[in-house]
Amino acid sequence: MSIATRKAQARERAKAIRAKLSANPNDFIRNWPGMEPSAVIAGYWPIQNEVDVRPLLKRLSQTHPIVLPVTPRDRLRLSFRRWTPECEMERGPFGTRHPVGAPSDGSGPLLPDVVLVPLLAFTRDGDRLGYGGGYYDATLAALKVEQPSLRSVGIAYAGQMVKLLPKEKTDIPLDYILTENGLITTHL
Ligand SMILES: Nc1nc2c(c(=O)[nH]1)N(C=O)[C@@H](CNc1ccc(C(=O)N[C@@H](CCC(=O)O)C(=O)O)cc1)CN2
Ligand SMILES: Nc1ncnc2c1ncn2[C@@H]1O[C@H](COP(=O)(O)OP(=O)(O)OP(=O)(O)O)[C@@H](O)[C@H]1O
Repeated sequence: MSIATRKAQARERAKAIRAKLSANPNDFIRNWPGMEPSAVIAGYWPIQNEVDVRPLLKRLSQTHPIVLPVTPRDRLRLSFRRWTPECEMERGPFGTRHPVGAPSDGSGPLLPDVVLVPLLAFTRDGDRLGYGGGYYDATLAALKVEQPSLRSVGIAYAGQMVKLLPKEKTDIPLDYILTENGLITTHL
């Protein structure tokens, strides 16, 4: 069976599992590792049954600049726009939403130091299954070149962990997974 078919099957399984999970948003805030205040943090705006990170983003916005991804229609690399809790949002592709406004704050492109990554399933080693667009793999690969200190933090319910995922050469493993039960450091 091809890797694409195996990923597609794993996606259907993972969607059915995730649809039954829930947690208290405060548990994600409690388990957040803490980052230097100068770190620009890229969040995401939840769709479908993804963990609702909006309470965490609101809290992090008190100490960090927050950006959210804008999904392009013609390439794989996400761009980012500044977000604040008062921000006006507009619709993008695939049911996504992003802040209204220019892609930068006027002082050059706002590149994240920390990227919160939505996912369908993850492994203890940081392997990740997403919706299959390839957006986060392409974006993390490009960002790691420009920001060698880049950290990626998958956001998931603990119940989204699986033993093994189909893996391709372009898949970029996550550095951390934040769940309602704690923080997983994948290289430990
Ligand atoms: N909240 C959130 N934002 C995100 C992502 C994400 O996974 N979650 N992305 C991660 O890459 C990027 C957007 N890419 C996406 C690609 C596919 C689907 C999606 O829902 N696919 C459906 C089919 C929907 C359709 O065809 O219209 C599916 O697979 O069920 C969503 C986002 C950037 N922003
Ligand atoms: N850096 C890249 N450059 C070009 N193609 C890529 C890159 N990364 C991934 N792809 C391709 O994109 C397709 C989808 O990748 P994959 O199945 O890993 O998506 P995903 O991680 O589930 O999706 P997403 O990141 O959008 O949530 C694959 O065919 C993969 O080969």
